Amino acid sequence: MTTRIILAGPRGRMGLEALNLIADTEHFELVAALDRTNKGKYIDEVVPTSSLHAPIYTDIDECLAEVEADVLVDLTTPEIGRVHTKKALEHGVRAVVGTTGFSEADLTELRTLAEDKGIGCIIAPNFAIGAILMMKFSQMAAKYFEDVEIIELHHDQKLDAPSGTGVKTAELISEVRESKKQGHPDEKETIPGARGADYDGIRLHSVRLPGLVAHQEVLFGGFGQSLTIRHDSYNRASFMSGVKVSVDTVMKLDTLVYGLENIIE
Ligand SMILES: NC(=O)C1=CN([C@@H]2O[C@H](COP(=O)(O)OP(=O)(O)OC[C@H]3O[C@@H](n4cnc5c(N)ncnc54)[C@H](O)[C@@H]3O)[C@@H](O)[C@H]2O)C=CC1
Ligand SMILES: O=C(O)C1=N[C@H](C(=O)O)C[C@H](O)C1
Repeated sequence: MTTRIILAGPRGRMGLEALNLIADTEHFELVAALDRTNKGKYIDEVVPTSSLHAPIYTDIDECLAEVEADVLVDLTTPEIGRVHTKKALEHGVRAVVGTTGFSEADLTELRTLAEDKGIGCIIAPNFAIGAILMMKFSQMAAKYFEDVEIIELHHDQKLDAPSGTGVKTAELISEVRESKKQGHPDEKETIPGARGADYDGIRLHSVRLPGLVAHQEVLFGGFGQSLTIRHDSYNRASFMSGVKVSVDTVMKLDTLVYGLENIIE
C-alpha cells in the first residue's frame, strides 16, 4: 500500500536526501512539501535534481486542510518541528520526526496527543543504525564502567547543542547507572563550560567544526583501562534506511516512540 508523505524541510541537508529516498521507494509518494518559502511552486521546480512533482506549502494548516496524507516527515528546526508535529497529530496525520532539540515537556505533550488520537509518532534523535548500536553498546558498558563522558562532533551549521544523539545516549546510560558526580569533588572550572554540560553527572562535550558531518565518542574510564565507543556518519545517506523503517513502522503504531532503539530488534 502506498504511504502518502508530507516532507517538511525539503531543501535542507537532510530534506534533500529524504527526497531521494521517497523517489527511490516504490510505496512512498510525496504528496506535498512544507518549506519556509516557495509557496505555490512544485518541488521539481525548486529542487531541479528531484523528479518529484508535489506542491509546496509554507503554512501547515493550509497544507493539512488541502492534502490527504498519511505521514509527516519533519527535518527542520526544533521550534518549527514542534509546531508541525503537534498540528499533524491533531489532524490525524502520523509523524516521523528527525528534528532534534525537543524537550521532555514536548515529548510528553506529543505522546499524550498521539495516544488521544490513537496514531503513531516516531521521534528519532538519530536514524543511523550504527549510531543506535553505539547507544545500545554504551548502555551495556555503563553497567560495568560508572565513569563516562560523551564527546559529540558535528558540522558548524548545527543549531542545537548538545546533539539529540548525545542527550539520548546520556539518558540511556543514566537508566542503568546510579547518579554520580564525576571528577574530583573539589574541581572548579576556571573558564565556565570547561567540563561540558551535565546530564545526571554525565559530562557532554559538543564540538562544531566545518568538514564534520555527525560523529560521537562515548568514553568510559575504569582502573587501569578505558573503553571508547565511536560512531561516524560520513554523509546524510547514512540516515535514510532509518527514515524508511520509521515511516513503515509509524503506520502500525498507536503511541509515540522516542528513539529507534525501541523499534529495531
Ligand atoms: N535524526 C537524525 O538522524 C538526524 C537529525 N538531524 C536533525 O534534522 C534537522 C535538520 O537538519 P539539517 O537538514 O542538517 O538542517 P538544515 O538547516 O540543512 O535544514 C533545515 C531546513 O528546514 C527548513 N525550515 C526552516 N523553517 C521552516 C519552516 N517554517 N517550514 C518548513 N521548512 C523550514 C530550512 O529552510 C532548511 O531547509 C536538525 O534538527 C538536525 O539536528 C540531522 C541529521 C540526522
Ligand atoms: O544536525 C545533525 O547533523 C545531526 N543531528 C542529530 C543529532 O542532533 O543527534 C543526528 C546526527 O547526529 C546528525
